[in-house]
Amino acid sequence: MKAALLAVLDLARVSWAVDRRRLVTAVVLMMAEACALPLAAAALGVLTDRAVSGDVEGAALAGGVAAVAAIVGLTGGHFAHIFYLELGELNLLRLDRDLIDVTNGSATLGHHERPEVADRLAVLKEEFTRIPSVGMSSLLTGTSLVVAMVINGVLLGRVNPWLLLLPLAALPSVHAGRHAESLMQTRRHSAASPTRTAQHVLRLARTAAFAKELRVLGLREELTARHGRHWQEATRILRGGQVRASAWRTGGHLCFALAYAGAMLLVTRAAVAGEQPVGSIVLVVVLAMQINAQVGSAITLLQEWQRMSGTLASFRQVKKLVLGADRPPATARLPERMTHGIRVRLPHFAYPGTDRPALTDVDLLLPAGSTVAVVGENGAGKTTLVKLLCRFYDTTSGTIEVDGVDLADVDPLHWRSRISAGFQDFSRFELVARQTVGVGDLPRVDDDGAVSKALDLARASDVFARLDDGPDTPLGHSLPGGRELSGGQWQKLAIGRSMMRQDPLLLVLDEPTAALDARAEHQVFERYAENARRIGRRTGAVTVLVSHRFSTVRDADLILVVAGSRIAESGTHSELMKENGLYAELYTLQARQYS
Ligand SMILES: Nc1ncnc2c1ncn2[C@@H]1O[C@H](COP(=O)(O)OP(=O)(O)OP(=O)(O)O)[C@@H](O)[C@H]1O
Repeated sequence: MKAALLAVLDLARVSWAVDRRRLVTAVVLMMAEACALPLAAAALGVLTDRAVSGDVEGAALAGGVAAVAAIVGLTGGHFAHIFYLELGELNLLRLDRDLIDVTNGSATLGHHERPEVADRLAVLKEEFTRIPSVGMSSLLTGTSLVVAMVINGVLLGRVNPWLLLLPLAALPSVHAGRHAESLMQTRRHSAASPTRTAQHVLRLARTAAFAKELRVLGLREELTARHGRHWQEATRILRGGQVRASAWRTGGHLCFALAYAGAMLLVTRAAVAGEQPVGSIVLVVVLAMQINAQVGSAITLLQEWQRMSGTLASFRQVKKLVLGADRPPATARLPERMTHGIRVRLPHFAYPGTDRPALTDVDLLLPAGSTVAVVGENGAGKTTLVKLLCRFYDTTSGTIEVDGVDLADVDPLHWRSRISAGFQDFSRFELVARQTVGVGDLPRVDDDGAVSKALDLARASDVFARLDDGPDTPLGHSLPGGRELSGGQWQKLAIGRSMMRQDPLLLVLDEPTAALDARAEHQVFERYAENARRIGRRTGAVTVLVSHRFSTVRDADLILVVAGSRIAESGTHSELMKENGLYAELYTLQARQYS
């Protein structure tokens, strides 16, 4: 609860900084609402007394006051809502930034594959959209509730001090409400896994890129059935929780209803006995109804705070899981120029959450300035080697050293700023064409000269040439007037992007050429290797090319053949051919196919 209170106060602080005029207006309107409703009740009591005593003028005046107070009471909150909703939207931006920081701010990628993190992140994404508006509304509603309850207390206490116990009768209700929310919170977490799966299926069915395959395979009905099954599973879990939560809430409300009936009995008897004016019955009827509504609001408020508190606690846990415990900062610096090379010693590597080794017994030196080709069959471990070189995962045993500097001691951001990479599962950045390539070197994102040079090196200049507005053409569906590209065109831009950086120590091209034919791939690799050699002479960079096509990479300085999670063979093309092992066998096989 403390976390929620702190979060709400933080929202108020940010709102004050962002737009204090809106915040003050919202507070004034909420306070007006808080005072107006009890005032309307008091005015109705006076109206009744004046009417009974035949004072028409007094009754009319009291009626007017009651009417105005009722209007202010019923509309003040509504207008306040408009103001704090806008402030909530501004706060949403900040929470989204926190979420992006957590999902993408970690040094490694392991958390993306851990179900407990993925489930929590799915719930957090939903919950974070509610927090800003709910947080702001609960802050203002909470304050106005306190004010309204104090006024109600004073008015009720004047009629009969026993009536001050009325709000106490709300405590079982409050307790039941909190218990109900805690039940729901547990259920929401249990439902996260089927919900995530159902959303994944829905995404598959809605994504244009998958439409062709889904149609050809006739998967529409299967997907609909699967989506329905997972959704029903999630709904079943949530519905069970809702039934139990409603039972608790109803029990709580019943307690208050009994106390309400008792209070009415008390004032009616006093009025009948002539100890109280008749107007006090009206006053208590209206105030008790308001108290009922206020207790309801207080319960909702507490539930929201509890929910918010749970969300923030979950966020902290995810943050800890993703960003890890505070480690001493990695401060080792990399050389501007590499002279020796990258030494990889990996006795064993398994992906987080699995026992099966993805790489074993790796002991390699990738010499500075060299071009290293990695070949091997599907699932052999080629990409794993590349990912470890990029430090996307912490090595569980062994080390990777750049000129003797252990990468574990280097800030991952520092290392990655010295990497240029194109991956097989590259991103389709839907930006203006120039920037889609330019983000490969952020400081030069809008540098037309640099972008066009990178495209030239990637043999991709033709992509821009075919766009109506050239480099200024927006790409993809998310931008207005965006132009969709073919798979191969997106690929070419991704390769261009990987050629933007000028002084990397590691260049990686991990099969981003799958949509190109063998000849085109060979040409791209040739240009890439040519450029890499130039960079290599300048910075001593190591270039790693991953391919299934042996002929493409035969000119590499070092060829690594990965098989069954091991480096089965290594050497130059002619050395490996002489060895007459796996490489020679596969090379000859492929050469026959392509000849
Ligand atoms: N994120 C992951 N989590 C768990 N296991 C993984 C993960 N990525 C890959 N693997 C496993 O590690 C092994 C090596 O995969 P890797 O992607 O390195 O193969 P590859 O040689 O690059 O294959 P391909 O040529 O098909 O791209 C495979 O058995 C694969 O199932």
